[in-house]
Amino acid sequence: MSDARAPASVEVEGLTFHYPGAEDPALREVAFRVRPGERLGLLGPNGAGKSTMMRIACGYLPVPRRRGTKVRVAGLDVATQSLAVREQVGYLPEQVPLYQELRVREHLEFRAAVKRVRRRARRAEVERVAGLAGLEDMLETPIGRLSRGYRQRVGIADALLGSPPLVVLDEPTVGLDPNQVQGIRTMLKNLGGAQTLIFSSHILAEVEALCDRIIILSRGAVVADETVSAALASDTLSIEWGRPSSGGGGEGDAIRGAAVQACLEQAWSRFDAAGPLEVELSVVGDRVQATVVSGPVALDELAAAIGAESLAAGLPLVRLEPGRRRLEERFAVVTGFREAPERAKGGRS
Ligand SMILES: Nc1ncnc2c1ncn2[C@@H]1O[C@H](COP(=O)(O)OP(=O)(O)OP(=O)(O)O)[C@@H](O)[C@H]1O
Repeated sequence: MSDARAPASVEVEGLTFHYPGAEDPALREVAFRVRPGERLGLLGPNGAGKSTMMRIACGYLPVPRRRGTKVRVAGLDVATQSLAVREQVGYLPEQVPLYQELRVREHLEFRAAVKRVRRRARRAEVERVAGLAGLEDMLETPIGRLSRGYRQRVGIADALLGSPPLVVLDEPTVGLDPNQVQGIRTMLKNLGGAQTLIFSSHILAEVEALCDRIIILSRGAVVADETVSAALASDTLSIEWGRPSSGGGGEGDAIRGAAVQACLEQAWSRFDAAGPLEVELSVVGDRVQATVVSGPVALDELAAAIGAESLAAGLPLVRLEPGRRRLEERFAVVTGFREAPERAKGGRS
């Protein structure tokens, strides 16, 4: 096997998959592409089809023979070249099959042989992946005596053996302690570029920190396919005003809130036919805080207008920034658990 292979692309088109005897398909008309070196996070509620998608892409479940269905890894057709595909892929399945009676080193050396790592390179390669997965001190321990977290690390080390062009990890940080989660995340982040990475996780913060792009599956269908920055892009402004220094500063909350509301209305009226202003407003101690939905208005133009109107009204701005959308919110919206904030009417609170 050659030492450094180029990162793999993945192309999926028109993929519908039924488990034998199942009433509903596990995957419905799934289509997406992964560029070489990209880190893709596969998200979705339980039973959405993530593991099924990974098994098919790795050549461990058959690609249905159907017109319009295409699954390619590194340019290879998974339907007809699944063995060649497996040589391109390091796969951590949901349940890691391990040889209980072998020591970690023996297990990984055996797996390296299966993966056609050259005999003379095997020992060093096993030590390299053991280092990446935090297993250096466990190499002589029998697998049957390992805790769940360490077994998971053996599975991760196995997937990295031979630096495969595509690394596919099904929930890699399940069962790991918080320190190890951190270590594995850093390691995965460093894989990007040289190897293509697809991984699934229910920990959205992990996906946010690690991925270039996300795909969200829901009931077997792709409901979002976007860059992480697009998924997190906000259409709100988060604003905070301090107490005006002039005018005594002794007004009641209602008066200060009304002054801010009037200022925001004034800023909003600069934009023709922009629909009603959507704002959530609250008075917290000395501060008035607001979240304004920009809707059809460009975020920076609205920010400039609010800045100018605040100045004119003598309301001292202490913060004016894009609101932060969390991946949890995006996930809930696209999987149908929450109405899109764009469609939700705001109003004063
Ligand atoms: N071997 C199988 N035989 C029949 N149905 C299966 C099999 N494996 C999975 N399924 C079904 O296929 C659907 C997709 O399952 P899959 O394991 O791919 O989902 P997942 O998104 O990985 O879920 P989770 O987050 O719970 O791991 C589910 O409805 C599941 O019940």
